[in-house]
Amino acid sequence: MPKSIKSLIGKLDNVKVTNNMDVNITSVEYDSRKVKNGSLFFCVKGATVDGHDFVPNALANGAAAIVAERNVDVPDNIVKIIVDDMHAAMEKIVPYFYDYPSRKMRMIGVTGTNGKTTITYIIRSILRKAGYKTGLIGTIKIMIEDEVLPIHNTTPDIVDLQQILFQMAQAGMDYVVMEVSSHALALHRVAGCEYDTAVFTNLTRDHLDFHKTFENYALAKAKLFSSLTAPGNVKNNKTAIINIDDPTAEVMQQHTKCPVFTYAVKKDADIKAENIDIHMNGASFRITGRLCQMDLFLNITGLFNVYNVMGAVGAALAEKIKPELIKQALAEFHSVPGRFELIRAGQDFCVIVDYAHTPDGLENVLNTAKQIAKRRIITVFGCGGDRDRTKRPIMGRIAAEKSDIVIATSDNPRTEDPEFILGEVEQGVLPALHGNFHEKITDRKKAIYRAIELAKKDDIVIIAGKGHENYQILKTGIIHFDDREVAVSAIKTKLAEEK
Ligand SMILES: CC(=O)N[C@H]1[C@@H](OP(=O)(O)OP(=O)(O)OC[C@H]2O[C@@H](n3ccc(=O)[nH]c3=O)[C@H](O)[C@@H]2O)O[C@H](CO)[C@@H](O)[C@@H]1O[C@H](C)C(=O)N[C@@H](C)C(=O)N[C@H](CCC(=O)O)C(=O)O
Ligand SMILES: Nc1ncnc2c1ncn2[C@@H]1O[C@H](COP(=O)(O)OP(=O)(O)OP(=O)(O)O)[C@@H](O)[C@H]1O
Ligand SMILES: N[C@H](CCC[C@H](N)C(=O)O)C(=O)O
Ligand SMILES: [Mg+2]
Repeated sequence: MPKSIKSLIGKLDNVKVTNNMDVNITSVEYDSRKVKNGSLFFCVKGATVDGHDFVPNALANGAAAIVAERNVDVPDNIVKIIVDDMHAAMEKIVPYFYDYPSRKMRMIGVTGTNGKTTITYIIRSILRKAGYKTGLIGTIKIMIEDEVLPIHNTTPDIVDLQQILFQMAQAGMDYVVMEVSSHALALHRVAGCEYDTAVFTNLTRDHLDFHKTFENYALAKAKLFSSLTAPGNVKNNKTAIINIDDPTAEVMQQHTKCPVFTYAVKKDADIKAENIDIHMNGASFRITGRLCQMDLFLNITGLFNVYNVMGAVGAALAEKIKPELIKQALAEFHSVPGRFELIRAGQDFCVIVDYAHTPDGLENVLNTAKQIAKRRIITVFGCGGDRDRTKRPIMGRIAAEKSDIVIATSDNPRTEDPEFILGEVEQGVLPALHGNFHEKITDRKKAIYRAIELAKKDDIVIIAGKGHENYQILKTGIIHFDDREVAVSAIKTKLAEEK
């Protein structure tokens, strides 16, 4: 994979090169801390700092070439490339440096506010059932078949992404299934990544701190669909899988120039769910429509998971997987960590840890709880700091309207004051309580203990917001925190006290 600097420069238009000599580039980096001898360093202007300020660090670490948008000081033995647009330059250089790995594997991208992680896990299990070697990239982790690698963002930055795709191609993956976040689409992280099949789940309120308007948020998501047929693509037979029950589906369809498989519950669609039965331990439904007819039995529950399964079935059918295999894989699929995960520690009430961190996610999970509840619903939840503030009172209202007992607590406060976040959450909770019981407990561990203490036989305790996360991000640093562990110890404490 090492490349001559001349070949990399050859990919760029309108560049000014200083110290134009022949050097071999052994890695491309956007973070000066990762630069090694022979690296090319891209100076990226970030939201917090400006990469141009880290040129001395990059040089000290052995950078052989610097790509910058403005003049920076470098010694005579270092190649300096000045470009107009850093993102455009990275888009040209990085995939080329890694030999365009996305062209060597079938690529499935999943986007939307909620359901991405779940759908990617389901698609992975179907592809593996069909005998394909599969890589996965998303919120929880990266997997190369069964090998697990850590992940920092849901969708990695362009350099990290191309590097991991290269690794996956080297390891002989037939498929990569990955979550494509709106941040990634807006920040050009998936540039140079050619998808074969793209799935749209839904679009609801989130990330308005970053995108500012819902329209911008939708247009960021739509980039995945326009990218399917973008100039310069080399693959054929693209398919878009679109949930047309979602009001923003139209925007995705307008940006799609390849064949579309639609899915829906409320409308006629290419994949339509009928006879839906939701119960505590799973769900069943019938798929009808022009693509296939089949009865499905799932070990995951909730109407939202019926949608997720349809999205995954759509992708699998686009990839020509036989319906019989899809059905078998779904019957064997059990759960995604931290997504409606049942916590069992010998108690006679139900405890569910779920990653609902958006109004729509919380509403869906609480609606599902309502459908399966025998008695009361006790909800523990909070909202993250340094993230979209507009969702806080809305989630508060939803929790209050759909629960018998609400305990508002902290999620990941990050740099914000937890009391301030809770104040914004409570603006939604208080007017919607209608006499229901409510407490505000800032310490998440105490809040979970309190919910478990209050639970009686056949109640459902929903602990929402952090799902699989095993940390809590506080102003003072990151601490180990796992809702599932805390729930188990709270249940054990309660059972011991009752003896
Ligand atoms: C808003 C956002 O996405 N920010 C991302 C962005 O950070 P930034 O703009 O603040 O970068 P910065 O710290 O200013 O640094 C600018 C440049 O200087 C470089 N630098 C910095 C320090 C140094 O010593 N040397 C150096 O070279 C950095 O590597 C970078 O290239 O670039 C960083 C490097 O790629 C990302 O890690 C960071 O993600 C942060 C951590 C983040 O929290 N992002 C979230 C909002 C996010 O992306 N979420 C989405 C989706 C979630 C969802 O779907 O719900 C995701 O895909 O995860
Ligand atoms: N199709 C769906 N529609 C609405 N809510 C959903 C759907 N699927 C899952 N959820 C809810 O959203 C939560 C997150 O699900 P999942 O992790 O699959 O979504 P995601 O899109 O990957 O989220 P993130 O943006 O954090 O990566 C779940 O725990 C559940 O509460
Ligand atoms: N991908 C989401 C995760 C939110 C998880 C929640 N626990 C929080 O910290 O807000 C985000 O970055 O907004
Ligand atoms: Mg995810």
